[in-house]
Amino acid sequence: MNIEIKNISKKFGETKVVEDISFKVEKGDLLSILGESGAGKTTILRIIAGTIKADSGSIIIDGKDVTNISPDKRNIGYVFQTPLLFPHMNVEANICFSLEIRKWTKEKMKERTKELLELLHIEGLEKRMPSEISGGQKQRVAIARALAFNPRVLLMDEPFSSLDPRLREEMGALIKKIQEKLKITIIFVTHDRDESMALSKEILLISKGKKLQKDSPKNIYYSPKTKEVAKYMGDCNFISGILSDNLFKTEIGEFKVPKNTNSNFVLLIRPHQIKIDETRSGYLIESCKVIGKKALYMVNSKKTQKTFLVEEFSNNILQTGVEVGLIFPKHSIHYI
Ligand SMILES: Nc1ncnc2c1ncn2[C@@H]1O[C@H](COP(=O)(O)OP(=O)(O)OP(=O)(O)O)[C@@H](O)[C@H]1O
Repeated sequence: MNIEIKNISKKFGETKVVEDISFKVEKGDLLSILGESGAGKTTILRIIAGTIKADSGSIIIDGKDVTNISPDKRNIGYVFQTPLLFPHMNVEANICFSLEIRKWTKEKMKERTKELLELLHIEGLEKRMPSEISGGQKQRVAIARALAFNPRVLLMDEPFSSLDPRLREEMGALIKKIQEKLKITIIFVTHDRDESMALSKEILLISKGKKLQKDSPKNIYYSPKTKEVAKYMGDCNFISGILSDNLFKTEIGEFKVPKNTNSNFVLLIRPHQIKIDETRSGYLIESCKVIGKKALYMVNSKKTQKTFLVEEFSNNILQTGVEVGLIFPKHSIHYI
């Protein structure tokens, strides 16, 4: 099912929490809503689920306006940040909770539970109580429970934030597989940009209740529309310059720009796109931070004193004070 969110706004008291947000998710796609803590991500999700009402705007699912339809009639599954399993029910009963309400037969429920346990790779756990399974397994049960009644849309609110990084990656990969298999539309809330880039077809970046950009992970990372988006998505080097006619003159070279370009734009180049050339000169290694196989250098221009952040994968770590050259490949430069 495709989802269309049209101009939704929400205030709590006098505080605007969501401001005129619109976006679309195509059927079977996974969209991440990314933003800092308090940006309004959960509020948007809850408005889509119908558990809170927007002050204005509408929610359209598959062409049908569901804005005033109660949550239980929207056919949407919801996975919370913490699994929230019923502690007095075993795994099977937890998964079947929504099916009991929908009056499924015992046989159908058994069959569905088996299917879901296989899908989530937790076969054999059906008779265990929530207190007898791990945190990762609890979240798998919560996902199985949300998928039990074959919802057309799955909303996930930071579902893996309490898991350790390895398990988190594993769960992310599993969600992608499930999404591809079931062709279900997923909206996934996170404040982890790496997680959003790894999982999503598109990312909706919001800040303070406002939409900043909605784009593919690649575009939002390499071609952000503003400096704010660029910074949110990762480390940046911004290079300013002087615009004269159609030429933008900077310390790393001159670039032809389209006619009538706004004069206060900058160039963006990501740290891993700059190359260090030890056979050249003009720049000094000011510091180096080694993170696993990766080295993050602060490199200073001798001529202008500007510092560049450069990331390299190499076993040969350069020492502070060494003079090098920097190469800025033209195709890696983006204009903001
Ligand atoms: N029921 C409520 N009453 C009053 N304020 C609320 C309510 N729910 C959320 N808020 C406020 O709205 C803002 C957005 O909250 P929301 O939970 O949507 O943010 P979020 O982006 O999901 O944050 P996090 O990543 O920390 O979960 C916050 O400032 C929060 O304190």
